[in-house]
Amino acid sequence: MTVTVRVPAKVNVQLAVGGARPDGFHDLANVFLAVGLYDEVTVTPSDSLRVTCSGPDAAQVPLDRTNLAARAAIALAARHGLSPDVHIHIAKDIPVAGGMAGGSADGAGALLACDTLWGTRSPADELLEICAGLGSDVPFSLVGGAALGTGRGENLTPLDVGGTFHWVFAVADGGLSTPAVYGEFDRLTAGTEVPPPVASAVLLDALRTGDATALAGALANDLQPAALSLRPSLAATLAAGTDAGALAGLVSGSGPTTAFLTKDAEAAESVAAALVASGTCRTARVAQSPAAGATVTGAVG
Ligand SMILES: C[C@@](CO)(OP(=O)(O)O)[C@H](O)COP(=O)(O)OP(=O)(O)OC[C@H]1O[C@@H](n2ccc(N)nc2=O)[C@H](O)[C@@H]1O
Ligand SMILES: Nc1ncnc2c1ncn2[C@@H]1O[C@H](COP(=O)(O)OP(=O)(O)O)[C@@H](O)[C@H]1O
Repeated sequence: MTVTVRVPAKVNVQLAVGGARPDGFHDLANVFLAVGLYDEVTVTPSDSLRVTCSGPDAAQVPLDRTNLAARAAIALAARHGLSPDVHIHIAKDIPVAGGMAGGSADGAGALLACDTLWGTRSPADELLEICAGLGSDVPFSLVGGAALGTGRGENLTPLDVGGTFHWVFAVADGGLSTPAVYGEFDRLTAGTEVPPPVASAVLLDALRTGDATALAGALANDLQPAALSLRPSLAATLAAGTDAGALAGLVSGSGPTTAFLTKDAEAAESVAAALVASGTCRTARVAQSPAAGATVTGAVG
């Protein structure tokens, strides 16, 4: 049997970051929104655990056991006393190391795909627990939609979204390391009192009512100064997107992808064209939100 799962990317419409915890992580109020850019993870029985990857950024994806998809298969197999021998193929469309949780998507996708392939039928809370062990963003990749992530981002509360939001993602050349961006946040905030992270009521209301203009006014990312400090050229990308008519722009998570909210699909196409023409990004992608979480799209054989 071969099982294919489709998994979305995410944007953080609010990323409130608290001070560093003793374990090195940061407490967050992380408002995740899944967006319609997808990786597809296909699993097939094999005589060993192996990972292959296709797509424009495939060369940047590790194919060894550090790959989050391989780690997901190993974690599920260990819990059920099974062999993790499976061929995992990742058809990668989510920009790599871009702050859009592509690796997390592959981890969640492989977990659901193996659970289906092996007939382990894990309850949702068990899958979420395995996801949290793989990474802070992985539980959200499984559930999709919109959610508030607290703790290090792994404790999820689903959120209502009352409409469709239209985004443009400006993909930068090269990635940014998530630990490096959190480290730069610590450096920039050293000696200051970092307030506890709190979700914005105005932002949650804008999501609930599907009001793009209100959401644009409330977008906030506490990691943005750190990402800009490590990659100053992102300021020009942000300016190009807003000059082109986006309602607002921000760095997506730890970056370096920048996300622009637009009023409708037509505006998204014209902002994307202007961003590419500005020469301030490698490419621009248009996508809508919310998007469904990890979904089995094929099970054959
Ligand atoms: C910043 C965010 C926003 O959603 O994602 P990206 O934009 O990178 O995709 C997340 O917090 C990234 O989550 P994820 O990429 O799963 O991180 P993890 O593997 O759990 O942790 C990687 C490293 O990031 C830092 N980290 C992560 C989460 C957190 N709440 N505090 C942290 O300080 C730690 O240095 C940790 O060692
Ligand atoms: N499926 C994957 N499993 C493990 N690591 C991955 C995977 N895809 C990408 N990576 C690696 O993990 C790092 C973070 O990538 P990614 O998850 O795409 O970005 P981000 O954490 O910024 O959202 C990169 O160094 C990338 O090479």
